[in-house]
Amino acid sequence: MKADEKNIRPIWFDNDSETVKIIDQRLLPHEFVITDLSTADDVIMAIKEMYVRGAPLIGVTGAYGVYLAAVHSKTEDELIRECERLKAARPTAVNLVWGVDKVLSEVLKKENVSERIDTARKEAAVIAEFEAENCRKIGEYGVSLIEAISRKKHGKPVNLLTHCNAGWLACIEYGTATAPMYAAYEKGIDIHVWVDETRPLNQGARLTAWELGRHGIQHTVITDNAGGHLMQHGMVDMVIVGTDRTTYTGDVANKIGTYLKALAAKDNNIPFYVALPSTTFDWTLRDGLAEIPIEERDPDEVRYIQGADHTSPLKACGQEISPDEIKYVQNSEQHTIRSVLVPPENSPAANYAFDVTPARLVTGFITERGSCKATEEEIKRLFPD
Ligand SMILES: CSC[C@@H](O)[C@@H](O)C(=O)COP(=O)(O)O
Repeated sequence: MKADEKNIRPIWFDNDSETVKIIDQRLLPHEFVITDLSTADDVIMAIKEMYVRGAPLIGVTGAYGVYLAAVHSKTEDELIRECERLKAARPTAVNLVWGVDKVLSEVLKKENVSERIDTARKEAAVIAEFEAENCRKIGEYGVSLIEAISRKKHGKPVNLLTHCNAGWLACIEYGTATAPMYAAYEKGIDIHVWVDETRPLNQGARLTAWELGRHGIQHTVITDNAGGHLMQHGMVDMVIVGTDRTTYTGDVANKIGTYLKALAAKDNNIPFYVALPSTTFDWTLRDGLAEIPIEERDPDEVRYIQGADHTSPLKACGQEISPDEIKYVQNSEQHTIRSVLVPPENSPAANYAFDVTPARLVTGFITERGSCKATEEEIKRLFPD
């Protein structure tokens, strides 16, 4: 998708340097930095530390991790061990296991090392294209739902609400939850998106707002707790979120706080849709609450909050600034990304990264094969294979 007027993806293979390149999402929207991944360890670190994040992108990054592991492994056993480490980098998004296993199974069909390396690189690229195409189709199917609301509202703006970032940064192109939004925008449908900030790492405020803004889509960042109020006052027409793992019975694990949005949507009769590619279904799990592993991350992500500081260090240290100077500093590109502590120094914090929304709260799924209800029968009707 377009960033800085160029078409760019969150991950790609660079033929000249023979490295995998990624956008470092930890620094967005304030800094746009591209980083190289040269080893499987780099990939594991980038996934754990969330340079890259979002279920489909984690899957593609893991797939490129197999390529890098194939380049550096001396034996087949070592390659398989590296793949196990890749799969364990983050626990909730099922796409990671899917991407790594898919590439590894193709690689192991080849005998010689250079064929294995070639196969791994090509397969990772195939998965990237597959996910991009999945998201394009999700947009095509999802836009009809937005169009129907727009017709009912006689062309008045359709107010959508989304949580976290399920945009192209989390996928390869288009995004999952955002794909119908981009498609609606292309069709000239008047939309406005409420963007949950999504504490603790603010993927909504930092990433979704950046994506939508660059595309020219009207949006407003809101606190995570605002959605219920907006729904009670008729200010939300539809909720669309992504997912990290969905059971074949329709239970959805997504960014922490998604469940509360689904409850509020149910109470206010607002359609709550989950957009996902088939690679995010876990065909082995029946009961999402009991069986989906929920990642617990470093409590410091809750205790500290990160942002751009537009005051120079000297000015931050208490020097007087004239109003003219403040304007100058804020308009300039100069800033420092800082983390600041929010709670008392000694207060413990807990950081559950995902929650499970039971199928009964989900109005429907938007997939690359069309939309369906969140039931086992309907899911299997769309995906008999
Ligand atoms: C299309 S991405 C769907 C999900 O991966 C997304 O909503 C999400 O929860 C991402 O969580 P993150 O912790 O940023 O990886």
